[in-house]
Amino acid sequence: MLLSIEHVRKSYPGGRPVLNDVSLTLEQGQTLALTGESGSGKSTLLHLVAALDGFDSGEITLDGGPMSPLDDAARAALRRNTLSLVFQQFNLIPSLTVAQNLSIHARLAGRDNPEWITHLTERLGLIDLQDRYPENLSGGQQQRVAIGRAMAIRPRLLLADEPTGNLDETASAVVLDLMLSLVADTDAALLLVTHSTEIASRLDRRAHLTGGCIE
Ligand SMILES: Nc1ncnc2c1ncn2[C@@H]1O[C@H](COP(=O)(O)OP(=O)(O)OP(=O)(O)O)[C@@H](O)[C@H]1O
Repeated sequence: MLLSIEHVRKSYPGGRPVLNDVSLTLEQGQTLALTGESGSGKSTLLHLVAALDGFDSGEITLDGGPMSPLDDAARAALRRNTLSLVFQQFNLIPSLTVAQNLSIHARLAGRDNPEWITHLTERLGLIDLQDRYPENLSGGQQQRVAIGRAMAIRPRLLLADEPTGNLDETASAVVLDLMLSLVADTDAALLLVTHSTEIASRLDRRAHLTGGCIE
């Protein structure tokens, strides 16, 4: 089991719990779509799995290790080595070229692998765009760079929060196809937040968040 979420409860200061009692598991190589109404806590859950925020009770176990005892340094190490994130906003660094954006996280993590980066650049159709800056790319092209940056460390788990939310139908289809094929090729697991039942139907499994629990 790659990821195990057990009875997790999460509230923000001064508020009622957003997540009441969430349990979910994900195997290596599996893809899972997380759906739910706006405000149901999908992004919150993704942030917890990414070790970007703490939870009130329960446990999240990633790659055999429970998260709750981890300090900030150990959480940062998880994000460098084990998991990657793709967001609706592409979050590229404007002052870096496509090639530099693609390799920056892997380089900072000491996991730079030039052959793999070259392969990703080809697979994502970015060869002719390598020297461009993000402002000169379409949304779909920017998201392809963001996927490359996320996959550059060869994560065991890819977390994606509405990755096609800012794209038109054609660009969405390209981005989803690329993400699914790269995840399959590397035997990574994918946890993807989406409002789209069509996108959700393309993944191995679906989980629906409602009332702070998985239905
Ligand atoms: N940092 C925060 N502090 C306080 N409340 C927050 C914070 N982040 C989210 N919330 C609240 O938690 C609830 C769940 O938010 P979350 O963003 O996880 O939902 P979501 O299902 O991803 O929504 P959407 O589909 O609209 O993106 C909302 O009521 C939101 O206002």
